[in-house]
Amino acid sequence: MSVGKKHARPDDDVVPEIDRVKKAKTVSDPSAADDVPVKEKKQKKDKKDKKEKKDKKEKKDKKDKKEKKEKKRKEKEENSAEADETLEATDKPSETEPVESEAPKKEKKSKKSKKDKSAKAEESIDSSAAPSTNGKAKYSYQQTEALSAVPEKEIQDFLTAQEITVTDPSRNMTLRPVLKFDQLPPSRLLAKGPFKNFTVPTPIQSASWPLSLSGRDVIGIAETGSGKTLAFSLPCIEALQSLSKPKSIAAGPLPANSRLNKMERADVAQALAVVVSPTRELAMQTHAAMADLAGLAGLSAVCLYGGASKDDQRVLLRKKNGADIIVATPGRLKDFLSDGTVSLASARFVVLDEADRMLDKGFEDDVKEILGQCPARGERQTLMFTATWPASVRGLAESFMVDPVKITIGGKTKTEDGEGNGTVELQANSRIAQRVEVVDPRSKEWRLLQILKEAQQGKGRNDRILVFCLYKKEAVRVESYLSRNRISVASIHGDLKQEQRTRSLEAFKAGTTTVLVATDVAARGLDIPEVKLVVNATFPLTIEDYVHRIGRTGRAGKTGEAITLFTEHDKAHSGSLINVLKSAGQPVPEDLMKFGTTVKKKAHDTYGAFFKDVDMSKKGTKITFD
Ligand SMILES: Nc1ncnc2c1ncn2[C@@H]1O[C@H](COP(=O)(O)OP(=O)(O)OP(=O)(O)O)[C@@H](O)[C@H]1O
Repeated sequence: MSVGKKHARPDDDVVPEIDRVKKAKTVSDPSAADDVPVKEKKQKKDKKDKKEKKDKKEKKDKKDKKEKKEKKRKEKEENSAEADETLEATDKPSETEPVESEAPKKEKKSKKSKKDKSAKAEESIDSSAAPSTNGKAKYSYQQTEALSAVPEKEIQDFLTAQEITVTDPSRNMTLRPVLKFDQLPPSRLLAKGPFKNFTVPTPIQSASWPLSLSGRDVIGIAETGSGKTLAFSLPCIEALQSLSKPKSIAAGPLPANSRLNKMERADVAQALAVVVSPTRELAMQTHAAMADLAGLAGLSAVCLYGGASKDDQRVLLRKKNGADIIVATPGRLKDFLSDGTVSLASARFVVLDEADRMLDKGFEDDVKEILGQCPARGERQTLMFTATWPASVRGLAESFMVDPVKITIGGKTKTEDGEGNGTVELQANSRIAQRVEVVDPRSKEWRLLQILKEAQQGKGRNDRILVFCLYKKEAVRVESYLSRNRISVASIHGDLKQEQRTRSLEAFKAGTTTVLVATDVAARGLDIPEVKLVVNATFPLTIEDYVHRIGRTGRAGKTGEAITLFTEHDKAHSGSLINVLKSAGQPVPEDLMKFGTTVKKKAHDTYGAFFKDVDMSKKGTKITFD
């Protein structure tokens, strides 16, 4: 059939040729009118033909419409992928709409399949001899009816107001953020645990939970003090609940340097999840948070960190209920891996907390080694969370993950990584009032003392203040200077024994010491309630450390204050500091501008150098935190 012919008869291509001839005769041959019965027959036939034609035409129109719609959708998808897929206001409706209409159906389906599943589960209790740890955890995230019922506009307004950007290389853009805890699938963790003390999820929790609970690898970048610990703890424990523990803790071949004998080999601790933290104190804090949650699910968590007895930690690892979750600093974890005390061969859930620090030069090799002992990246779920995400670690991070979804809270995406990719601006918590004082290096300590005395006057006399130094020796000197000047002070740095570090931190938390002098061991992650002021006595080595240091105040929606003593020795950081001040809407002192606005190049051995000029046109943005 020629194309022309096909076009000439769009709606009757299945009508037999003979009927068409007859039909033509009826219309054009009046002599046929006296043949009544034939005429009636013919009329009937014509009517039928007409109806058939009409139906076919309708069918065809419908088909064309559908094809057109599909084509449009595909084009849109391609365009939005090119424009760095985000959940920003511009092209969100079409991305979230399908979920809105499909979710209730899915939920119904899941209710039905739940019935089937529970029957199957009973059957399979015995067959669990082959533990499900052989594969990834089983994920069952289904958008709830409550979340599906939220009007699309409300979702869009939320994403815009909270400045949530989701970049998904696999273009699976259909998961709505959860605006309330009860919009998550029911879980015994949510009913109890820390969640009952909170009104709503924080933005990073809202946006990341649907994805992490679905089993996706996630990179979460959100300001300091914004609830990232629970953002990764909840999906971790939910995932582990879907795994059955390895029955016998059978050891594989022991490493060559293992000091364990055959008897002890049966005691190898097989973790199902591992969280790696850069400092001992942060590991302890994260462990405390996770252990609470894990307990609700009947799971156990053990903390491994240096400076404490290995034997004591071994005892904990070998307790009857084992170590489902290990929260650890890299050094001690490596020790236990190499002597065969711990195995990560069953770890299906891996978290790098303070991920940029973990992938930084100091820890990069340790992390590679640790991840190398976990199942391959396709066989585990990997999450990375941080408040700062320098370009120098991004490539390395993604090499440990599978199509990670990147969720950024605040800080609009910019193109500046040299390859035209949207990258995230470094952003300080916008609720912290930042002040920079340019001072003579010789008068720094005196100025510090003045600041502390002023801050601890009257009503503020019991306010907690954290003072950061760069070097351990400097911290010792500053502590003793402040102590001589009758300031209630303790310190935390690497030259102290672990018990002393713990004692200082506890005293500061309890308020028995109101000033804590610290090196950068306290810069990341520590969640100390009511730190009113952070003072940088000496500028840190990197601008990221600055953001983390000042982030010890202004946590969980509170406000805070940070004062930085800046000297000519720190001038290499002036440009990046000005950037951070500007983007948080903070004042930039003239004295600081004098040191220049150029941002120093940062380089990574493998991924090269990154360079950027100060953007003085930037305005600060505020993120809401309920
Ligand atoms: N949904 C919530 N609502 C209110 N507070 C919350 C919520 N989730 C967590 N928090 C509290 O917020 C505080 C900061 O949380 P967390 O320590 O996890 O912050 P973070 O984002 O990891 O900070 P950092 O970047 O400094 O490591 C904690 O005290 C935590 O209990």
